[in-house]
Formats: sequence, C-alpha cells, structure tokens
Amino acid sequence: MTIPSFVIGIAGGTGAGKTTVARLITENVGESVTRIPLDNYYKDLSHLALDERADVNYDHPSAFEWDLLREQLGELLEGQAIEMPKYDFEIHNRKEESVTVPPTDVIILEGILALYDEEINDMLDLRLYVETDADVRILRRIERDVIDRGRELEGVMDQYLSTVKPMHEQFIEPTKKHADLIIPEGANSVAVSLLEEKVAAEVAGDAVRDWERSETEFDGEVAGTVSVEERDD
Ligand SMILES: Nc1ncnc2c1ncn2[C@@H]1O[C@H](COP(=O)(O)OP(=O)(O)O)[C@@H](O)[C@H]1O
Ligand SMILES: Nc1ccn([C@@H]2O[C@H](COP(=O)(O)O)[C@@H](O)[C@H]2O)c(=O)n1
Repeated sequence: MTIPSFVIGIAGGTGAGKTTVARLITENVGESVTRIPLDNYYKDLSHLALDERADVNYDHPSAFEWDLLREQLGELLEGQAIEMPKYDFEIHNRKEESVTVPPTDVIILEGILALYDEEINDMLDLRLYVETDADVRILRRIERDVIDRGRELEGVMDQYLSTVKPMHEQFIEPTKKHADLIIPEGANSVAVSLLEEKVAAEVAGDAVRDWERSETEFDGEVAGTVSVEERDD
C-alpha cells in the first residue's frame, strides 16, 4: 500500500447523503479503502444516565473527541493500525468493543463536522461537502431515526428544532468554505463516477497526488486556477 494514505473528508448536514457518497465511490475497490465515520468519535458518556445522554447536543463540536480522532488518523497516515471506537445510536454511547482498522491506500472520514477541525483538515487530501436542501434532509432523517435508530417521531422533531438545525447553521454549513468540491444533491451520478475514478486511481497507485493551486496570468488579468499535476516519483 501507499504511505501516507490518500485521505478524503466528506462533510455535510444530517441526511445530506455523506454515507451514501462514501459507499458508492468505494464500492469497486474492496478492502483498499477504510471508512471512518466521525460518529464513532462521539465522546464516551458512560458517566451519564440514558435519559441524560438522550438530551446531549450531538451536533455541537464539543460532542466529539477530537484529540482521539487526530491521534488515530495520524497513526493511520504513518502506516499503523488503530483500535477505532464504535458507536451505538440507540443507547447514545460508545459500544464496549472497538474495531481494529489497518492502514489502507484510501481513507474516508465522513461526518457532519468532518471539515471542522483545522488539524484534521490539514491531514485531508480532498475535502468534499455534500449539499442537500434542508427539507429533503429532515425527511430522510425522520425515516432513518424512527426505523433504524429506534427513535420516536416527536423526539426527532424536537431534537431537529432545538439542536440539529441551529448547529447546522452555526457550525456545519460554514465548513463548506473548507471544501475543495461541493457535491449537490448527495449521490449525484456525475460526481460519484468522477470520485470513483479518483479513488480507483489512488488504489492502483497511479494517481495524481499533487493538488497545486496557482495564480495564472490570463489575458492580462490574474485568474485563480486549480491545476493538477502528475508526480514523477
Ligand atoms: N441522491 C440521493 N437520492 C435519493 N436518496 C438519497 C440520495 N443520497 C442519499 N439518499 C438516501 O438518504 C438517506 C440518508 O443518506 P445518508 O447517506 O445516510 O446521509 P448522511 O450520511 O449524510 O446522514 C439514505 O436513506 C439514503 O439512501
Ligand atoms: N446519540 C446520538 C448521536 C448523534 N445523533 C445525530 O446524528 C447526526 C449525525 O449523523 P448523520 O449520519 O446524520 O450525519 C447528528 O445530526 C446528531 O444529531 C443522534 O441523534 N444521537
């Protein structure tokens, strides 16, 4: 495998389609890709009772254990395996067991605040923001939370208005400015196939790695361009 791995960050609001994009762009490369859900780095809240944990604001940056994520992403980039925590949405807490994650050619960090932390952003080679209208996202979220995460409709609605929506506006949406690419409507087929090619090239080892931003003289005006160059080494 290539060290350091190629690391992609996928951020965006709840229900935007982050997990779907991550799954689709890595479908054909088997075990050469590791997906790291940011949810696994929610702080351990074992010291709180279940009803207290249910009331935590899970959309605020302080809900995550950033130090652990930075440390473990750094270890993967150095070619070391990590013990990644696992999260259980039904009990609002980390599971007792962790999972051993080996370093792989491509790593995908995916979650609402994947582009929030400056140090994490520096470790990412490609930053994506999945953008989907809020009405579509809340409809998807209601379906998912009630069916998959064992929640009551009323609780999902209360949580959306009290924390999910305001935190999205305050913390999540502003991270769009850190993105290299914004993907409209979640898993749109054009974006998915371009990214799929990029991931496959990284796994095959013949990918472009230098993303060089430059200012180019253009018809007497200075135009900001993004050029991508192949490396010889
Ligand atoms: N482009 C899309 N069109 C239709 N449904 C989608 C699309 N992208 C995602 N979904 C659906 O929306 C729901 C939430 O998507 P998911 O990828 O889990 O979002 P996120 O990880 O951002 O919370 C899933 O049921 C998924 O199948
Ligand atoms: N115990 C928890 C922890 C998190 N959430 C919500 O999950 C959302 C993030 O996951 P997505 O797959 O939707 O990106 C986030 O908006 C939290 O509100 C939760 O409900 N309960």
